[in-house]
Amino acid sequence: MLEKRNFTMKQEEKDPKAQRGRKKVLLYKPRKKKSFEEDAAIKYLQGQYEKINPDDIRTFKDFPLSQKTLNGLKANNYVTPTEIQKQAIGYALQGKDILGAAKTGSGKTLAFLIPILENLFCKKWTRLDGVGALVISPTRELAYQIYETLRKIGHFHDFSAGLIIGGQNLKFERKRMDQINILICTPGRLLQHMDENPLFDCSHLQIVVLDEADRCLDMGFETTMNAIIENLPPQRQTLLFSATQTKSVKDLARLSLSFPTYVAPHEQAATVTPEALQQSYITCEIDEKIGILWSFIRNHLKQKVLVFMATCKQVKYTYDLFCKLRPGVSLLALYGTLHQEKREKIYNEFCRKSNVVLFATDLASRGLDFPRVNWVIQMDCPEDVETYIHRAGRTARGVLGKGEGLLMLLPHEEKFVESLKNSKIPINKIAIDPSKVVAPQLKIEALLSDNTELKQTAQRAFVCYLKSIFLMKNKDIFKVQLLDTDAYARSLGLIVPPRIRFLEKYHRQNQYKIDQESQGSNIIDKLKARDDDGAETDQSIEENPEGKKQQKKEIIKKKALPKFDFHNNIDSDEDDFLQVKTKNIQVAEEVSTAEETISRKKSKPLTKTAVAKKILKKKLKVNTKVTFNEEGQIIEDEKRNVRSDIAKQFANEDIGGIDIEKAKEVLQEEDKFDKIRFRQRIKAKHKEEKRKLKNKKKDEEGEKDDFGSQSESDGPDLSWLPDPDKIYSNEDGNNDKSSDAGSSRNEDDTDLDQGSYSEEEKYHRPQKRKLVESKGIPQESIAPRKVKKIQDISASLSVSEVEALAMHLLKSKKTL
Ligand SMILES: Nc1ncnc2c1ncn2[C@@H]1O[C@H](COP(=O)(O)OP(=O)(O)OP(=O)(O)O)[C@@H](O)[C@H]1O
Repeated sequence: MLEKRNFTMKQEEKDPKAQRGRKKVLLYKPRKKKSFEEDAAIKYLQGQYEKINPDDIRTFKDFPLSQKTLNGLKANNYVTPTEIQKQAIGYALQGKDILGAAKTGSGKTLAFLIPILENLFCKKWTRLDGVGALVISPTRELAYQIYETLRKIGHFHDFSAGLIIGGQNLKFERKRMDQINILICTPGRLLQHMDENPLFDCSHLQIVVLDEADRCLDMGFETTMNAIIENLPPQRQTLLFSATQTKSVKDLARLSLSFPTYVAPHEQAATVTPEALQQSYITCEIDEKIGILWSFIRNHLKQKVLVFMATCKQVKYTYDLFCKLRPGVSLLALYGTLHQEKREKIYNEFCRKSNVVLFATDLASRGLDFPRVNWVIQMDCPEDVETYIHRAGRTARGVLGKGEGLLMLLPHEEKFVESLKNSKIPINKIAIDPSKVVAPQLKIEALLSDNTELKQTAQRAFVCYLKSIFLMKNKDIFKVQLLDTDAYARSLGLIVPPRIRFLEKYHRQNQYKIDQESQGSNIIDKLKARDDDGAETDQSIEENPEGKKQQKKEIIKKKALPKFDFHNNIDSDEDDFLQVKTKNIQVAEEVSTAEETISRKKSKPLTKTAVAKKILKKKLKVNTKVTFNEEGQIIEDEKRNVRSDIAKQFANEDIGGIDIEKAKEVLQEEDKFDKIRFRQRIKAKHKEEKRKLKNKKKDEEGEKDDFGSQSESDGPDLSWLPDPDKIYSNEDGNNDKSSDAGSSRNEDDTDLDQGSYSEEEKYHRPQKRKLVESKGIPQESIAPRKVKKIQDISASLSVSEVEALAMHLLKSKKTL
């Protein structure tokens, strides 16, 4: 028996507390002998499977389910099964392959999770048995949601479950792979484990489920799914579920389903969408969309709104822009290029909040069970009816769910409504009161002019949207040539519409094709004409060119798309976009192959000889590196200048090939010079270091001395000069005594005054004394007054005057 903790594998990874509290688990645990009662119960349940009649089922208890499953259902308030659950669970318990189709929000998740638990329970599955069930979901969010539901209803079982999705810790998953019984995964990550993880073994797999099966099996996942299916054991039960189920024989053959039972409780229903879902659409011009969305949000501040857009870049831009415009409600954005952790956070936040707007791509269109969504807005026409159903189905979910859907269409996209109505989708046209639409156009433009990043996001959104339309399969509805690109760009706040390179390329390629076709038909006509009437041929060819030219022009007119006014040039990142519109890859491929042919035919093949000839012509020295300084002058690379005679001689010799022996000799010779150069450099370096150290020491001392001495630093330092008073007094012998007296008096003054000196001055004085003392004049002989005098003189003199004075004083000192 396995521990329950295995169900929380993913949570433990994030929760350190849970990790600390982990018990030591034995690598090998002998399989517990099941009690006799359990065996009997299993036998009884299995005996009841054949008797299941969906019409007799009122509650889950009416199904022959294990007590553990019933407890799990009860704990989560699941009492009455929904239609799809009533019909599918019985067949699944009987071990049949199932094709399950039911409306969005009708409870398909439980319809496959309950049979998984029962299947493994009846087979007494343990951790040692490895992977017993596999659930594949097209998106990480959906896989996460299924995993959470499994944790809830499987709480009383002893199986281990694992969530294997991209963007998670691969190492963590890898180590535990052999301990998982029920695996919930996305196709890419599953295949990665199949390919790379030796611990992954699904040879005992009992049951495989494809949720959103039509999406899993469509072109986007084709190769991955084919590889996965190849790795699965042929003896297994397969369950496919979706609101828009695939009936394609090709798809079913790929999965090698054995006589699948088609379970579609709503097939006869009047509508394919939930009854509680009110659906309407509006038509508007492309440049009105932003204003309408803004006004809608401003008018529904107390509601939970989900807005779908065609591309990640549009979602990102609208989110960034609206956040800056502050509508007065929480805004969130969910799209594929976000980091996984952020995606999970946003998903949980949208589930939790009640007044919030989420902008999302089709990533959120399938399977996600956001509670209590009031409105689903489809800002761009969905790719097909299926996408519409899934998007709209994010509201009005469950037994009591209610909600509204609004679809925004461009006038030429209105045809799409016909397809909706033909598919039993009740949708009504409504009109928007223009007086209630307030487009914050000026604000948007102002924001963009201020914010380059936002402007770039807008440019990307613009290009990505056009590309999405261009790549759409249904050309009756999606017509890029009918879009007013200038107006659209303006509505996004872009005064100058960005350049749309892919369309330009497409036009060029179209033009080329037309040229080629007309040229080809010209030659054929000529040949035919020549065959038909020998002599007359020449005449007809001469007459024909005008007609042919005319014909060619007409073809071009017919096929060429209207030209756009493109000014700006931006590179777009379309990866995310291509992921969404997987069905259209073919179109893109066609374009690229045609482009390749053009470029291939236009450019001559460039051989190595041709390149060499070009270089010779230009007299370029190959494999040389030239370094320039800031003024553009060449910096000589010393290393490249050879010094030895032998090397110079070697460089001048023009022999083909390399003389290894000689090269060796040259290198050895050059090596001597290199060593000398190296030694010199090291010496210079040491010298420089010493100099720096000296300067530093000086600076430090200077710093100490100069502390706070403003006047000192301004004027020249004359402290080394002898005391002028003393010299003058020496000159004037009469003053000797008074000077002494004065000095003693001043000394007293100094002592007295010291108390009134500022801290800086106090600091400064010893330096003066020291410096003067160093010139052989006793410090006591200098009165502060004199110091001041010296300072005053020094401050008022220029450098040359100071020099002159110094010379004079020195001379006079010498004469003394
Ligand atoms: N028997 C039930 N009783 C009450 N609520 C249920 C029952 N079964 C499912 N639900 C609830 O209905 C909601 C929708 O269920 P679920 O997500 O399984 O629908 P779905 O058919 O898979 O939808 P989608 O087609 O969008 O994937 C969930 O909130 C779920 O908890």
